[in-house]
Amino acid sequence: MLNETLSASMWKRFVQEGVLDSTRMNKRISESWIRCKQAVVNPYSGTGRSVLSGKAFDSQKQKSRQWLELTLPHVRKLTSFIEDTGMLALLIDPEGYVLSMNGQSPVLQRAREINFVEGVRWTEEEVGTNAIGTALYAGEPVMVIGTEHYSVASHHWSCSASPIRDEQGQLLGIVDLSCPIERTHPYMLAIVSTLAYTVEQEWKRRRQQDELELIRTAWEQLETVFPGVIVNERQQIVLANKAVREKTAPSSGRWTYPDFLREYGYAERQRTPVYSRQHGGLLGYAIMLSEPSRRSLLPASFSAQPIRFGGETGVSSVFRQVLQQIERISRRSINVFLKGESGTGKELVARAIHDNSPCNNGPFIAVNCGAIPKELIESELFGYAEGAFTGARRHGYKGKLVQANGGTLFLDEIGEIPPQMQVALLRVLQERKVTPIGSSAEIPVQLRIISATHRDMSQMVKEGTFREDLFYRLHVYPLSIPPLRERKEDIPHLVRYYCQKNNLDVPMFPELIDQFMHYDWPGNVRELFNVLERLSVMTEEEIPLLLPELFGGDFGLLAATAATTEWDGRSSSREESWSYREQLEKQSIVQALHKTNGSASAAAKLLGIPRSTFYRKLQKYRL
Ligand SMILES: Nc1ncnc2c1ncn2[C@@H]1O[C@H](COP(=O)(O)OP(=O)(O)OP(=O)(O)O)[C@@H](O)[C@H]1O
Repeated sequence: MLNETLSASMWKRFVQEGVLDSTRMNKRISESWIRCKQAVVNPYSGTGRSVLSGKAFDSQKQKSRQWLELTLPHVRKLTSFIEDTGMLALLIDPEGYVLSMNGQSPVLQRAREINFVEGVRWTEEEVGTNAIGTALYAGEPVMVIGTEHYSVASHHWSCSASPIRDEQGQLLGIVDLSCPIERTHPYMLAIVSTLAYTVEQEWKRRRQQDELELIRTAWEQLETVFPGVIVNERQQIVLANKAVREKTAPSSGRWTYPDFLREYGYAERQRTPVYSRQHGGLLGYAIMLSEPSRRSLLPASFSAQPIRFGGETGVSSVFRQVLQQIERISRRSINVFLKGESGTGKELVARAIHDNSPCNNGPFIAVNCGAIPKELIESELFGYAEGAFTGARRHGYKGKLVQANGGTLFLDEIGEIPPQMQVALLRVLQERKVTPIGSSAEIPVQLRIISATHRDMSQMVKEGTFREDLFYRLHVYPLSIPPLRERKEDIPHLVRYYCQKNNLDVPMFPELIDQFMHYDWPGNVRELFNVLERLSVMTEEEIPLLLPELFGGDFGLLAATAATTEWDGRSSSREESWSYREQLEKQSIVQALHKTNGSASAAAKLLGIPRSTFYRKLQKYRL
């Protein structure tokens, strides 16, 4: 928080002269001011303009009924705190409408003076930078004090707001505490964040309970001789009965009901709504289906048009199931999350999803997040404008997100993305717009993101090293690629494929084949191909002698861990205290050093700055 006089003079300079000293400001606030200026919000006004009342307000409230019911009791628990501290507690929907406002009359009266009332729309576009609108935009908790507000109407107020999300990361609404500036409370932000977290946990619990109740109740209504499914109120299939399961391939993700009907050719025969005995709300439906036509039961991947797969498909049923899923996923523009050990072919699968999708004319861009120094990931993904920082390329750089526009972006080793980048990526997924570094232009993008990892992401989410909301956005359709040891029947096919493709002459004799089939292949297909390469340069006499060396030992381990190379492990925790521009400068220096194999004078030359300046900067950034 800046001292108030300083912040007021910065506001004046920005509003009157357009000059912004963003290094001394919270990044969220300075970014919001720029947005407000671009959207021509009036800084000298900022009182509420759009207010819903009567029926319009009731129907707006109705849309948020479920989470309001859950949240209001928690707000009520804050009553004595609100009264003691002179605060207002507000709940706001995802469109920015204030649905509920609680507090004591004198404070409510002061709020009325700026038309801050129930029913008002309190977004950045309407009233300029403010905790509610800015939290809505940024998707994270925000505190705005006094003259950090963009418009004068709120200069005598302080507010803190936090988003509340459902289990899939979708925004349910915002909770906010606001007060006249002299009542600013040090824990305002912590209180709204905790309240949001509590509601999110309860929301999740409630959903799980509802789903259990739905299954229990609907199950009794499904006639087992007929095919039937249980569908929740979000149109997802929660359970299918035996008659359906026998005829459909298992899917690791959840089908939406319309997609399922299309895929297997079932038709709806009868639907019964299921209501909760606990709270009376609609839980979902028990649906009886008519038998599908014979043709539509053929697994899609083995129909007349085989799917395009740029490798060897083999014969195992586990990999055939992967191919079937690729076929299905390809047609829908959803984000896919690939899980699988190193070397199992995740990139090949990502490519196949792209090649079979309607956007296969668009680009396929692959990025290995684990192989890029952490300092460079941002510019690599988001790109930068011309002259964004020292050493920036002449005409700027089009980041991978924009390069992949109209196609697919494959983010391998997604677990390696540093926390600030996780926030930035989440924003791209939410808003489908990319803002290159040093630019204020937002580039709209339309792309499918396929991410992959061999790490346990659920564990990373639990430990807090990977954002849960981002995880759910990426994890729309999880697809597991089996390790080679679980599909050994594919080994002879992979061997033939690789030797033919690369014209290798590997003498195959019984002991060798036996070894191939009994070995565990920790490095999977990559290790298999490496072994074939080594075999191809050995003579028939050498092979039996060198067998123990070929399998296992360092070789397998190396193959299994080949993916990650980190140039500089000293990524700094001081980063937080540097300005944005400084961080960019540091990135370009690291990049130049990387390119010149650590030679400082060559790197200085590359950046076009004197060596002495370069050394100063090295010291400054402790490189
Ligand atoms: N079914 C297959 N047919 C042909 N080649 C394959 C197949 N599966 C994997 N490969 C080959 O094995 C090697 C490793 O595959 P890929 O790079 O896709 O694995 P990965 O799972 O992405 O590994 P990592 O996690 O280490 O990046 C590549 O050379 C790839 O072409």
